Amino acid sequence: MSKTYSAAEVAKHNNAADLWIVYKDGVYDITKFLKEHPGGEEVLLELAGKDSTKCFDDIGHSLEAINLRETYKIGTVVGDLSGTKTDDDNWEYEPPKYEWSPWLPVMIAVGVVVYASIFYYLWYL
Ligand code: HEM
Repeated sequence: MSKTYSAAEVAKHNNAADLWIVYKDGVYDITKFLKEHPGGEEVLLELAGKDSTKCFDDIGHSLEAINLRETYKIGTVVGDLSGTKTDDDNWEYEPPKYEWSPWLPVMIAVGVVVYASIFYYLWYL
């Protein structure tokens, strides 16, 4: 028989070193998977110790991802789940932001100088 946990017990495992999530009534210990998650660590850390059902389904995870998830199942959650629920209406997937490197102007300047030097040597020598 699979092990059962209360929502309060699940909620204690809420950090990168010890990370459980709930999906439907299943409890998943994904501590080891955190760094490997193709969707990044941040989304999982935000849901640590909480219900991830809506987020997981909204992404449209592949069958492979669903099967992988099941390999991390450690039991089921029983009793009052309200402590694990996330505020679904406020949840939104934000793609990672890409910022310009502060070195970009320097790299452009170096590129221009190199290009100008090559042009100068080919033309005048
Ligand atoms: C045990 C739990 C989970 C497993 C095993 C898992 C696994 C995976 C895998 C294998 C992928 C690659 C794409 C695919 O095959 O569908 C993926 C992508 C992703 N996952 Fe998860 N995931 C889990 C939970 C979650 C949760 C709770 C969220 C909540 C937001 C999430 C958000 C994402 C995102 C944003 C991507 C990237 C999608 C993209 O770039 O198109 N994952 N996940």
